[in-house]
Amino acid sequence: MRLAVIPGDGIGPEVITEALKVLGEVAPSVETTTYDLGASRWHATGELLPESVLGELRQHDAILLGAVGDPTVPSGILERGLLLRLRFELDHHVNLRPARLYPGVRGPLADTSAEIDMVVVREGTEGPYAGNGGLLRKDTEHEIATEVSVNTAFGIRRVVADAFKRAQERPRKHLTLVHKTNVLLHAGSLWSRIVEEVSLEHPDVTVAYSHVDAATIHLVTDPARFDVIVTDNLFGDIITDLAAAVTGGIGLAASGNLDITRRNPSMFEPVHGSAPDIAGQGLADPTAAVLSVSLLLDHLGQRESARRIEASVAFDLATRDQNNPGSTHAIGDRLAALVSSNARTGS
Ligand SMILES: NC(=O)C1=CN([C@@H]2O[C@H](COP(=O)(O)OP(=O)(O)OC[C@H]3O[C@@H](n4cnc5c(N)ncnc54)[C@H](O)[C@@H]3O)[C@@H](O)[C@H]2O)C=CC1
Ligand SMILES: CC(C)CC(=O)C(=O)O
Ligand SMILES: [Mg+2]
Repeated sequence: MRLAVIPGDGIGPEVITEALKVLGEVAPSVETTTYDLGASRWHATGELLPESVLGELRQHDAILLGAVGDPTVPSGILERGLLLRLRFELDHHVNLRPARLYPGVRGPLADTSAEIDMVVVREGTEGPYAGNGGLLRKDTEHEIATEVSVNTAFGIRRVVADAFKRAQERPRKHLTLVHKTNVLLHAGSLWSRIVEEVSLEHPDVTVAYSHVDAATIHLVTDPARFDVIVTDNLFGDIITDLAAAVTGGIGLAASGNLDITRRNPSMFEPVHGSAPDIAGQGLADPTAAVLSVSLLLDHLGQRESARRIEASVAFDLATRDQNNPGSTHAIGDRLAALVSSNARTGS
């Protein structure tokens, strides 16, 4: 396996070090190439994602990314010029974000018995993130800013089809479209019509609809109702931070940016950002990065290794001191040891 690694900024390199430690236990022969992209490169050279680097990234089986974003770089430069550019250039149309409350994890909700286990399929290349907009009458009192949400039938259909396939394979076979069809009439109509069309190919998947504002209520009051959620790029970004919060915190939430056609390498990363508020202090939980490695292995067909990592995380979460889970390194060491002993016992 040829893996490109982009540690990135802030806590990115900290959590990626631990994730690679764990990966080394299940795939010792993996060939990794580290790419120095992010704030320091931008400061030193002005480069965000040179074409030559993009070309090299394309030659890999997958990419593992920490996070990008730094307070010393104007907001959006790294996020758009590096992270979103990678997702767009590599056609990462399915942004897969599972959210599961693992046994033993103390979430913030009063009902601790709720079984929360959902997968958010967020569209990854369109919506309001497409970069379609601008400023008119700049620096006047009548300045206008637009950020036009782009929703193509092709783009929606491929993520909706993927979401239905995932729902079909899950025990509950339930899919919820999250949107704002009562206000965003054009995009909402297209999303609804495509969900209806694709649902005809999956008669055993039950379909629900939730406006995004109501979905935020239900994610807190009754998250167990969700199985597979399909939604656009912006709504998916927001509700997956919330889904992470109700399942034990952003430090546990993994994601995959998938090109399901497999023409380009998919990219795996924690849901969280570079967390400058805790960077350099050993406070970041690397579990999200480790679970992202599990998603990566699963995507590449190495299901047994993926399962072994997830089982080790589940064990660690069930047995760790919830008030003091340990430093970034300590959690990484524990997970690596668990994965290694699971390898020996075959469990
Ligand atoms: N995929 C990416 O590269 C992303 C990049 N960003 C960028 O990251 C920077 C910081 O963004 P924020 O909005 O603060 O979001 P953030 O996700 O970095 O942090 C939000 C909160 O969660 C905490 N947190 C994050 N990861 C954690 C972990 N592993 N363990 C424990 N606590 C953790 C942080 O300390 C902070 O209080 C910005 O530049 C933003 O644009 C934000 C989200 C995703
Ligand atoms: C910088 C953002 C586009 C990244 C983000 O918040 C996310 O993908 O969750
Ligand atoms: Mg986000």
